[in-house]
Formats: sequence, structure tokens, C-alpha cells
Amino acid sequence: MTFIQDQLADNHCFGCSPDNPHGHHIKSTWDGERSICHFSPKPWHCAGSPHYVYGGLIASLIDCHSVCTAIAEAYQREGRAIGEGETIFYVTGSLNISYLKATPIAGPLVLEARLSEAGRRKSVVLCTLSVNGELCAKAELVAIRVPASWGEA
Ligand SMILES: CCCCCCCCCCCCCC(=O)SCCNC(=O)CCNC(=O)[C@H](O)C(C)(C)COP(=O)(O)OP(=O)(O)OC[C@H]1O[C@@H](n2cnc3c(N)ncnc32)[C@H](O)[C@@H]1OP(=O)(O)O
Repeated sequence: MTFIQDQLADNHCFGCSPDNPHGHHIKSTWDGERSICHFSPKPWHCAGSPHYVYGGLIASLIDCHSVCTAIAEAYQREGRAIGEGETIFYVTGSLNISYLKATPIAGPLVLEARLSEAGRRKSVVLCTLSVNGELCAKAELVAIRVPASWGEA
């Protein structure tokens, strides 16, 4: 299976870099229309209750999965394989999440994302998070394309 994150070079992101030793290491697949990510929370990812997932973790997973989806779609729109040629880099402009149900920590968490808008610099990604087929959270993320030099000190 090919994952978006394994095709992106120079990525240090806490949520999605394969090389950040302290990160979540999320893995997303892209089928040309939608992306899927499975994540199994650890017991310490709990909210106030040990049975449910911390909302900040949910936001973090949705953030990275959605931005990686925007990047994958942008490569596709340019007729390139993910990671091929000049780097395409997006950052989060805004993220709006609705927490619909407490998310069972037993997981696995299934994230599914697709684009609702794809402009020159701005993409809007709709993402859902479900456990055992039950929708627990949904989100809209605005991803903004930036130069690969973004964030250089
Ligand atoms: C190094 C290579 C790495 C490669 C691997 C990568 C994988 C990484 C995966 C990482 C995953 C983790 C991800 C992370 O954690 S990324 C870290 C969290 N995000 C940030 O730190 C972003 C900080 N903000 C900025 O840098 C700038 O404000 C940005 C770049 C966002 C826009 O500033 P800029 O001056 O450039 O923008 P513009 O004014 O020309 O507007 C352009 C368009 O964008 C629209 N807009 C602007 N802002 C917002 C907003 N807040 N909400 C909604 N929309 C917004 C605007 O209306 C306009 O749209 P339109 O009028 O054209 O329709």
C-alpha cells in the first residue's frame, strides 16, 4: 500500500512526518477522490474519561490527514505523482470541527476526507472521523498553498 506521507520529502510535521520520532506518524491513502487514514489511539490519548479520545488528538489527526489530502489532490491536478518534481506544500488556514459523539478509545479511528473546493491556492477539505461505522466528528479545513520555503527561519 502506498501512503501519501511516504512520498513527501523534507516533512518534519508532528502529525504526519514518518521521520519525526515523537510524532503520530499518521498514514493516509489517496484513491484519486478521497483519502483514508486508520489510527489506533493509545490509552494515554484519553480525554477526562479513560474510555474516550482527547479532542485535541482528534483535531491533530484531522488536521494532518486533511492537509495531506489537499497536497495529494494538488499533485493529481498537475498531472504529477505525489512528491514528483517541484514540492507542493499546503498549510492549515482554518479548521472547524464538530464533535458529534464521544470517540471510543478502543478505536480504530477511521478518517475519510475529500475536497469540496480546489482553487489555485486555496482548497477546502471535508473530513469525517468514525469508529465502527459511527460518525464521531466532522470537520471543514481550509488548506492554503505556500512555497516550500514557508516556515524557514
Ligand atoms: C518543506 C516541504 C514540506 C512538504 C511536506 C508537507 C507535508 C506537510 C503536511 C502538514 C500538515 C500540518 C499542517 C499544519 O499544521 S500547518 C501549521 C499551522 N498553520 C499555520 O501556521 C499557517 C499560518 N498562516 C499563514 O502562514 C498564512 O496566514 C497563510 C499562508 C495561511 C495565508 O497567508 P497568505 O498571505 O499567503 O494568504 P492570502 O491572504 O494571499 O490568501 C490566499 C487565499 O487563502 C485564503 N485564506 C488565507 N488565510 C486563510 C485562513 N486563515 N482561513 C481561510 N482562508 C484563508 C484567502 O481568503 C485567499 O483565498 P481566495 O481569496 O483566493 O479565495
